[in-house]
Amino acid sequence: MKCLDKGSVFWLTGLPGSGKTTLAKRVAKKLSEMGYRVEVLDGDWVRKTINPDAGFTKEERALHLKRVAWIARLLARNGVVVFCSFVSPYRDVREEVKRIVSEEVPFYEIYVKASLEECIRRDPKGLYKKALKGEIKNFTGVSDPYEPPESPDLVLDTEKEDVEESEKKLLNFVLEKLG
Ligand SMILES: Nc1ncnc2c1ncn2[C@@H]1O[C@H](COP(=O)(O)OS(=O)(=O)O)[C@@H](OP(=O)(O)O)[C@H]1O
Ligand SMILES: Nc1ncnc2c1ncn2[C@@H]1O[C@H](COP(=O)(O)OP(=O)(O)O)[C@@H](O)[C@H]1O
Repeated sequence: MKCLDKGSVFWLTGLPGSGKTTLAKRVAKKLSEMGYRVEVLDGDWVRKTINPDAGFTKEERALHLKRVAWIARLLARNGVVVFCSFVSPYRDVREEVKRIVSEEVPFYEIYVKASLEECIRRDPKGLYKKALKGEIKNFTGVSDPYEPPESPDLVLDTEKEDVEESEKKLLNFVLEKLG
């Protein structure tokens, strides 16, 4: 087991279906096999467990993500490498999240990039289909905004790269930052 004095927070943002969960989980598994202590905080899981009261208005997303930021900060200050995979569509909310985390531990913003057309084509949970029929309100990309990062620490272009390439890029970035 590699005991880091301090971990870091790797925050993955992108449209639903862009590849956040897939990449966070695959890289977390690799790091765990290498002996690091790792946690993945993922939108679906946090909304089922810690924040079952969270909705999808801007205010509800902001509160949900700020709680996640505090959890990630506490884990990372105890040596855990933390992956946060959340749509996190608003720039100012991501800034707030970064402010909370980076007061104590390193924070990296990772843009998991894929066009809306590609995400609709993938539609891994069938939610775009419902949103396009008007069955889900405030759905990011369809009836709610997504504000892409202006200066992310890393971009993973999952439309151009296959899963293995994006995974390798993310793993290399994380290992470099962990030193
Ligand atoms: N209205 C609406 N908008 C966006 N996403 C929606 C919505 N309703 C349900 N879902 C599903 O919930 C996942 C997003 O949760 P997050 O906690 O990541 O969202 S946020 O960061 O608070 O914006 C997201 O999961 P991912 O596909 O993993 O991104 C969606 O599948
Ligand atoms: N380079 C890539 N990186 C990650 N996922 C990819 C990539 N190319 C295609 N995909 C596919 O896109 C989908 C992404 O789904 P998911 O990880 O649940 O996205 P999100 O968590 O952002 O909603 C998966 O079916 C995955 O196989």
